[in-house]
Amino acid sequence: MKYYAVIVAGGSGNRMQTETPKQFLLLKNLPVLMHTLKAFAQSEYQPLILLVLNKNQQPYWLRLCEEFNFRIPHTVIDGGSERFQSVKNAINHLDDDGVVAVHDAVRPIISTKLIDNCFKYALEKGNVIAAVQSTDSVRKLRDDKTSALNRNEIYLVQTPQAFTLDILKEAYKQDFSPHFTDDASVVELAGYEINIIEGERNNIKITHPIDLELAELLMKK
Ligand SMILES: Nc1ccn([C@@H]2O[C@H](COP(=O)(O)OP(=O)(O)OP(=O)(O)O)[C@@H](O)[C@H]2O)c(=O)n1
Ligand SMILES: C[C@](O)(CO)[C@H](O)COP(=O)(O)O
Repeated sequence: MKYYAVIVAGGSGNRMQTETPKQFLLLKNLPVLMHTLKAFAQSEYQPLILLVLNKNQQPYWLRLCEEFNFRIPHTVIDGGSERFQSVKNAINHLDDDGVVAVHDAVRPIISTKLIDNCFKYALEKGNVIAAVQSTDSVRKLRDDKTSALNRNEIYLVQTPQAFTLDILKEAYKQDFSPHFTDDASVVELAGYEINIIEGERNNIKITHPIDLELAELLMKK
């Protein structure tokens, strides 16, 4: 069986408001993206790594790899205008067989154990995503009115999201919809029920400036 990791780093990080895109910012003296790639390189499934990067950021990434003597093998794929298009560009490079884990580059505190569990379950069940239950109370806003939701029914979705390649490639043949916020939403619309495994509370997505500070605290070394 072939295993792949698609690390999506093709975004521009508008909410982070930094001049340097967030995937390249330093976290414990190493660019965020390098932490993420290191975690996948340590997986017992030894996935081939595809790194999706905006074309105009690729020369900068190459310079960073030299500067940090970063030698983990990976193939760089051009990013798209939406995350959907970035993932699609990557899986277009892959055959129909194998298992692929898609992961946000900006979730660098991912454990190798969670990565391995995602590969294992996706091989067994066809798909799996990491998610954690909400610990806060949850309300929904509609037509200016709020109402409480049952938080035991609410999961906060993370990555990795892993799929057998036949399923993911079939799902990504659909036209883009703004409702596609992750890979699971694409696969679900293609008619598949999505499986969840317990994610990790440390597996935060660096989205706003505070998240980088939190990540510094959460990183063990
Ligand atoms: N066209 C895009 C947009 C996003 N991503 C990636 O998808 C992940 C999650 O996206 P998000 O946190 O929204 O990143 P940005 O789009 O960069 O951030 P923002 O929405 O604040 O601009 C990130 O690793 C990001 O690089 C991508 O590969 N291609
Ligand atoms: C894929 C994701 O990280 C799962 O929580 C999330 O949906 C990405 O959303 P973003 O708006 O692209 O950050």
